[in-house]
Amino acid sequence: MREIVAKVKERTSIPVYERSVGEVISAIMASDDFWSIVDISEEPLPLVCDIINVLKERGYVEIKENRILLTDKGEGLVKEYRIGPKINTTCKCCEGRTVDLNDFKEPLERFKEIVKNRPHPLHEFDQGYVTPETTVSRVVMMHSRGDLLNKEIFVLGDDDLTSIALMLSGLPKRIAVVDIDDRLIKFIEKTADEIGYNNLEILTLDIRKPLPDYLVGKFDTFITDPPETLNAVRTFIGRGIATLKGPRCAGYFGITRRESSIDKWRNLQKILINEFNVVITDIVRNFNHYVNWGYEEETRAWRLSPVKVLPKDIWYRSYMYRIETLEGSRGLMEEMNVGQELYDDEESSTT
Ligand SMILES: NCCCCN(CCCN)CCCN
Repeated sequence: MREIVAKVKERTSIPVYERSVGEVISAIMASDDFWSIVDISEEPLPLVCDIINVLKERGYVEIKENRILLTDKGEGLVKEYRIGPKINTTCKCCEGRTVDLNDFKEPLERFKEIVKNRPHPLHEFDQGYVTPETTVSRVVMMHSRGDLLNKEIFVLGDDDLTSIALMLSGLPKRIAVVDIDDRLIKFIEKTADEIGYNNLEILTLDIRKPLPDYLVGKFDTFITDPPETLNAVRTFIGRGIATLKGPRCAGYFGITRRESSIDKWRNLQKILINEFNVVITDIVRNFNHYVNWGYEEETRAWRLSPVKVLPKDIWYRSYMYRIETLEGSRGLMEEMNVGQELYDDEESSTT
């Protein structure tokens, strides 16, 4: 196992552990599909590719008709290290989100109807929307924490159309939505008119610029789903925190393992705790399920993948983080002079 780790380390700057190799082998024992191996392993996609390639070179894994399989030698390694297949114990009822949609069937059906002709995901903005069940579950989770009823909500980036699910819930006092993509802004505006919702404020602005004063310190709750670089965490989540009124306000955001190692998780958690001085109250594993976005073949993930087959099922998921502000919490107020590095780092692969 040590020589496998050493070989993988030669190929990548992403931290590699014996456990990283073990997780990928466990995933291969649970599925022969590349995308679901990435999903099950919970290691960043580029690292999974390097590990599969080293295992293949050293005869532990083979690829037959685009299926990734252990060889007899691989079976020997598994026996020697007593590695077992990853098991899936996700609750069938809530898909692991811990929220029950039973009382939100009607908004869910209406949401599905409304978003039938939603704008398609754009690669340039790292768009990739979540399933309707995920979007409505976000509303239910926020409501269950007391963060919605009669509250002022700020949605920072909304290709998921969370603002529409919020409107349908009728719970917030008002909703403000910001996005860089005019198609989304127009779609959300049109929908608000159609459903007769008029407590909506819509803004097209680039959040790399400091927020205008009329947004700073004006909201009770924000939600965002940022790209997975530390720049993006600082910018999207930092701006979200800057919109909050003061202590005991809430923020929600998705953070994935598909494009973030747990070393990066530690760095981003340090930003939350040390720079923004907030507290993490919830991390719900694989809460957000992303529909395959259609530009897979343009991405680094496709180039790195050892098999060139499009994903059949959902494989990209992120954890839902909830934070709260306390005395001394602060958001990002200064300009962020970043370009493509807002989206790309050595662990990203779908931007
Ligand atoms: N590039 C395709 C997948 C994008 C996922 N990212 C943006 C999602 C916007 N709804 C980030 C996911 C986790 N932060």
